[in-house]
Amino acid sequence: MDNIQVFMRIRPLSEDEYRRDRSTESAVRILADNVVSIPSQRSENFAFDFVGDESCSQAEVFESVGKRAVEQCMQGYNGTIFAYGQTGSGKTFTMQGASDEFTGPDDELRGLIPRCFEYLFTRIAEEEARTNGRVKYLCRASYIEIYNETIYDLLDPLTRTCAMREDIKRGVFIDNVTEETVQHPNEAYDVFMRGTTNRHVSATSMNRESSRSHSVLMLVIQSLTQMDSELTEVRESRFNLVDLAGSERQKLANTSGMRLKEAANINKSLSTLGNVINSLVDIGNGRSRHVNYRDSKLTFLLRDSLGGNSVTFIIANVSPAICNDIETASTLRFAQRAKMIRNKAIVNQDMQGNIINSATLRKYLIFISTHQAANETNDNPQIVEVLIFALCYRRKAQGKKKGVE
Ligand SMILES: Nc1ncnc2c1ncn2[C@@H]1O[C@H](COP(=O)(O)OP(=O)(O)OP(=O)(O)O)[C@@H](O)[C@H]1O
Repeated sequence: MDNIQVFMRIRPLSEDEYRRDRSTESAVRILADNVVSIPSQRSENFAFDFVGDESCSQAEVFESVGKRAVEQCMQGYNGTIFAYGQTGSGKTFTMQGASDEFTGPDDELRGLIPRCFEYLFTRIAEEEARTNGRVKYLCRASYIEIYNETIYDLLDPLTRTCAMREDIKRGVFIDNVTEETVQHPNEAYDVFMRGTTNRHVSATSMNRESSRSHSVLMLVIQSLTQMDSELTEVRESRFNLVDLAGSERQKLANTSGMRLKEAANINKSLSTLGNVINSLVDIGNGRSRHVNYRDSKLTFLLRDSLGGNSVTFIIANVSPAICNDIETASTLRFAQRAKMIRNKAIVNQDMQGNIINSATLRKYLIFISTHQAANETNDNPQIVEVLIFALCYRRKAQGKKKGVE
């Protein structure tokens, strides 16, 4: 069980904020050991896993968050990175980069998404070479937006709407969403840029800003390991990169029509996210609570990322301006609570092929009986591997009995 990891990032003061504050003083004080406070607000301190000040580079964020998330996904764990914060706090800058144009790996201002693509495919090439092709990776990408509690497929030029479904094997998934195979960082980046363009086009045609919707780029990373001529071990992880809508409280007063619906839906999904986090924190403290994941599309889709099977990182983006101190304090309170959630990430592993004829299974059975005879404990990593294998075998056999492939 691992806690959700929280990285807090303060962006530089903007010119507009400087004009309003008439000062360069930061509202956020960084104390020792990743602890911060906001002196103009209550005198509480906030502790995070990492704190990046105004000079924190895109490369540093990647090293602390992106690289670790990719490494976990390469091993078969699900991973999620959320960017949370008020409008204009730097979520898109952190996730995507400084501009809509990606100018290649030398672009220092490129964000987590392109850096994760580059690192993922570099690591895949390394692993495939290291294992002489015994391990092969397959990646698929999809990209969606949640706006007004409706899911839009950003890889469909018409940004078709999609429904969410749930089944025992796949968990929660988006039905009929476009998934594209990607084999190179540039292909993945092309998918991302096409989705971003469709997002802007649909936002313009609907007269709204993209900061009013949540976007989720989803990668499915599959590794296929040839165990013997009969058998392949399959690991599959989902990697979600999430840019949330601005978290500031939407003003409902003097708002009507589409804007009222929009504001109410942003409030609803972010407050559901807050409620889910509160319930999970209560559960962690031994209280019994129902977690209302289904109350919004966002929390239902990302159920595994919050208290479930995922290694999750939250990047809490804040402005340093005194005029934004209330919103900054609210972001930090949210992040502090989220940090208390404990997830249970497991390697998503299965077997394909004819397990009965497998030489690996025979080898493992002999291995187990030898070690049992020698009365060895389960601390031996090879025995643990055998037990995982045996579990997959049992699941497969049970599936066959019920007529499920
Ligand atoms: N760390 C940073 N260094 C330099 N500039 C930054 C940084 N973070 C954000 N900015 C700049 O601040 C502005 C707002 O950032 P950004 O668009 O990423 O905010 P956002 O939280 O995604 O807003 P929205 O909710 O509207 O999507 C942009 O001009 C961006 O380039």
